[in-house]
Amino acid sequence: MSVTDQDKREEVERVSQVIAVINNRIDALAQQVSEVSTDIVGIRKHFWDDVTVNFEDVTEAAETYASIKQQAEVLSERERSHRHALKQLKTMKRLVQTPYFGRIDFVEAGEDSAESIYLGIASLLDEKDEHFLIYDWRAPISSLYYDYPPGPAQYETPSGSIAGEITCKRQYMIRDGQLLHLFDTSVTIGDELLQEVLGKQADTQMKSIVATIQKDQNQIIRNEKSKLVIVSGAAGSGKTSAAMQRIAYLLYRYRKTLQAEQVVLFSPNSLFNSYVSTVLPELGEENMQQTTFQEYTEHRLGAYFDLEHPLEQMEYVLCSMQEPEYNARLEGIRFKSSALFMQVIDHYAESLKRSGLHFHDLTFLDRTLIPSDQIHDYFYSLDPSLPIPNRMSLVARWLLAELKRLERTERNKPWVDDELELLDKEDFVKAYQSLRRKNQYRDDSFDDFDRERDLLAARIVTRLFKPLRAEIQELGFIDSQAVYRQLFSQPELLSSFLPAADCPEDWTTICAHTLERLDHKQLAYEDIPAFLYLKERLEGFQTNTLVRHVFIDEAQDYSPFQFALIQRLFPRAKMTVLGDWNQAIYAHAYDSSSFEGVSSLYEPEQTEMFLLTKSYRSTRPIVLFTRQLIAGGEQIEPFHRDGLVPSITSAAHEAARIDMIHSRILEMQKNGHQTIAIITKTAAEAEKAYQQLHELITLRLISSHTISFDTGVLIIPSYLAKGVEFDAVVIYDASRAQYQHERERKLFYTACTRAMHELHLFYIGEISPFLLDISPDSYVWNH
Ligand SMILES: Nc1ncnc2c1ncn2[C@@H]1O[C@H](COP(=O)(O)OP(=O)(O)OP(=O)(O)O)[C@@H](O)[C@H]1O
Repeated sequence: MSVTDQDKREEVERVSQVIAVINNRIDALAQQVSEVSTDIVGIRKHFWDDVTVNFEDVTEAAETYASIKQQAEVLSERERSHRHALKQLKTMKRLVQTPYFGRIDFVEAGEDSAESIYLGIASLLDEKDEHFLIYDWRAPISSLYYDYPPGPAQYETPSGSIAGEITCKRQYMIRDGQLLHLFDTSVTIGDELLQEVLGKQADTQMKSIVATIQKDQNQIIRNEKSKLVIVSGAAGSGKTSAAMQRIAYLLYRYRKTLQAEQVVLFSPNSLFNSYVSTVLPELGEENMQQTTFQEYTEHRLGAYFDLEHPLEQMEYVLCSMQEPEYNARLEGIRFKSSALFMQVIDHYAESLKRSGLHFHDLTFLDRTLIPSDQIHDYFYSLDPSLPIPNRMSLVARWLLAELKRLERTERNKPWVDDELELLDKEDFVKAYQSLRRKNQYRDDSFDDFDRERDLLAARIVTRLFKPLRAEIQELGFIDSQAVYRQLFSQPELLSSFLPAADCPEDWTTICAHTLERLDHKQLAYEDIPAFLYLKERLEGFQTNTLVRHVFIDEAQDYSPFQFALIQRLFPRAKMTVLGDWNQAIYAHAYDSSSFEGVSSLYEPEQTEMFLLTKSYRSTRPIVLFTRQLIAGGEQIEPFHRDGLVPSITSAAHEAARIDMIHSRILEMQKNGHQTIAIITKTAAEAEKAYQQLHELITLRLISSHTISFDTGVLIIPSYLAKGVEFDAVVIYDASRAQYQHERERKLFYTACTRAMHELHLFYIGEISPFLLDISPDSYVWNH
């Protein structure tokens, strides 16, 4: 069915009618916002006028309290209503630009006429509040638009499925309130709109994709039943996009019970955090909480250790091949991040039930109050069948009781007299008043001064013991560092937990290096999750029961330890895990190819897996090129968007390369590309390239400290470009010298797949062997 002129006229007419309704709504809301804010200012200003303050007796104080509470409630109700109206106003202002993007006409089974459903980023009722002029894209009925072409269709509602037929499916391009284009579509979501969206220039912030969500992405976005959703998808297949729209969907679907702060997104780095931070606000929702695993561990362990940053580890792995301990470190990284090592820690923790734990002395003013061996003996006198954390709680209880006993003996020690001398008059007056209140002060007794001294001494000891009590309550008496250290100071321990064949060959060297770091209070990146996991096994897992949904993007970079820690940290949350094994750039995950570490956390019936194979980011020629870089790449399906084939250019020397890159960038800028990334392998290489280029063109060097980027030319190390995209990508050095080891393949692939419209590779000397297998008709070779 094609769109007739009559249809067009009617649609143009409808757009203006809807916009008129939105404008009225905007006026009403603006007025409401202003009235409520005047109310709020008034209440705040006269808050105390309407409150009678009287604390003379208990009844008066209670009345005062009630009247303050009432006044505060009025204020908070007004503030809530202000926030709500403001949010609606913002949504309406967005809606007035693009009221809707799609329509389906649906005849429900048993009915004889079709209802037209228009989809937008929010719902809109007509002036009489009777009919929906726009349906929120997340409403149950809206899923028809994403899931079916015209014909028989059905959608799920909380009260069951509703079947019927889609008789028309239409897409609109409305910008700034003007209907620019409309077309009927027979496929799920017409390619035309997608072409237009994907053909645009890269943005420095991710955009929402609600107008063009694809059917397979929609299944991920709307999944409600699984505790664990695993999405495995090619580079550019929309994993992050699906995650962001899924958050928006969940916030809408559970709007009465789910707040944005109950959703946590773990992302790879701060640059990525800022890149995705605009999607939810664009959809009228508040942002979820965002964090990185590094931030979390810094918060947990930063006080005890100097923690290695993941990117420091990355730089070491990429740049230190010449170092004598390199291979052992690499083996250590892999082993310490593996499911096998997690088993080792589990067995080790089990064995600690019987012996091997270490404790700190409980000290006070440089004196040992309770020696560690006494704590040790007490722990091992407890029922060994109890889990370690339960026994630790019993130890803590015992220590607190001991401390109470010690507190009494401490009061008569000379140091307390010294402290008493330092007290000022006010403390004595307070002690005197307290004794009087308790009727213990008689004015006529010689004991009174002693009593006052006792009271003050007790207070001093209690005050100074407070940090000790806190330390006990926080289980600070457990020496987790020593327990972890023991695993490496006794290398033979490993073989009692693991068959010899599974133990790393270089274990003794790995142990020596680990001890060296631990002795300097340093924790290598690969040790962080393992240490934290062991610590939690001893102390009990820390939990946050408020969070309901956890999203882990770039999940291929997480070790089984990290998944286990995150799952235990958020025991009441559902998890959505998204990743691509071909982009596993961290040393621990080079050889992995499945989400084993995470899928075993939940029962199979609680888990659902999704595969996204179509790549939307890059043009077809770029996908056809990049997919040849990885095994199984032929399964990646390019979206048919045309563009230049990638180029590979050989340069005779450095100056020639800089010249060629410079001219290429100028040409691309002439073609309208605004965000051009020169991707290097490492930070050192990025710095070098920057020094060579910055006098020729304006460009910005991106480092691990950069938190956001603007349009323009950037120089960025490969691993920082993760998850983001650029109009054009220049691979600064695609030579064998940079990319030859298998472990560098995925990094190379990740870098190349950041390109949307153009990809150009340069090299000096020999070309990277990864490029030799690529069919010559997939690129232009300038040599
Ligand atoms: N359904 C869609 N409609 C419009 N654009 C889409 C759609 N799906 C994905 N895209 C676009 O494709 C690009 C890549 O998406 P996204 O970053 O979500 O992919 P990804 O799978 O997370 O990629 P990577 O793993 O390489 O980081 C983005 O520009 C996104 O807007």
